[in-house]
Amino acid sequence: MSRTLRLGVNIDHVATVRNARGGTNPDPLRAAMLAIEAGADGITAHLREDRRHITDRDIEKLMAGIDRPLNFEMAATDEMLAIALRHKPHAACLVPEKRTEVTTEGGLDAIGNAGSLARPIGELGAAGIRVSLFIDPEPAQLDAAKALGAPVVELHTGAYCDAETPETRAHELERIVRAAAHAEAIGLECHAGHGLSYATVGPVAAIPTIVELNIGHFLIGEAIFVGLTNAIARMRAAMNAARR
Ligand SMILES: CC(=O)[C@@H](O)[C@H](O)COP(=O)(O)O
Ligand SMILES: NCC(=O)COP(=O)(O)O
Repeated sequence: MSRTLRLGVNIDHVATVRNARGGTNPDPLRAAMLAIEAGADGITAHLREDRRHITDRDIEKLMAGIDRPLNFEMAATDEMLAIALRHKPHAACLVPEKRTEVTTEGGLDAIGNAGSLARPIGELGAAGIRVSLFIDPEPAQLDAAKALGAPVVELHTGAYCDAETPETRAHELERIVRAAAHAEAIGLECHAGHGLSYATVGPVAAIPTIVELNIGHFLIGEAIFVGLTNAIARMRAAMNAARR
């Protein structure tokens, strides 16, 4: 059965530009409000441990200033857990973090880290926060997420988006298709994201059991040329066309 497909706009890289000079411009909250006006169903922000883009103050402002769900991306650390429990965003997506990576390189290892993930998943869920695990499209990782009690998974689409040959891209897409079917079979809500662009969004948006895409870096880059409203409208149209 095909379901409505939500668009979460990730505004991390508005903060990247702001932080290049310090100060307050451009303001991620303003971008989030504009994104909502342009049709975003929610806002995603990743408070990295090193605060390279989004800051604690950004999260406070987003919590107070937007009237759509905030998807708070966080490492499963005690510090981030305390911040999430203080703000109680609609959703928290647990992601792996490496201090030296340029962006999130792979999914969370829900199998290998089951011991350390159980407590944050339990405490976030008990606080009424919808927990998702950002994982590679591997059935065994989905099974581990389910066993840990996470209601949602977000499939890492980076390998699909970065594929250098049509064959590799087709293979990576097939992994996502299979993982999304597996999520449905075991009762997990399925999201996807990372690196999606106009060129890559269609086949992922067409997967009927995926209900949310989180897209940031490409949209913020595209906004330089056409404005955020136009960039989001075109992404929405591409998603809708693929879903029909
Ligand atoms: C978890 C994920 O894929 C992204 O949402 C994340 O925000 C990437 O981190 P950067 O935004 O720092 O590239
Ligand atoms: N979780 C993925 C996300 O929020 C956006 O990733 P990207 O589009 O900035 O690569």
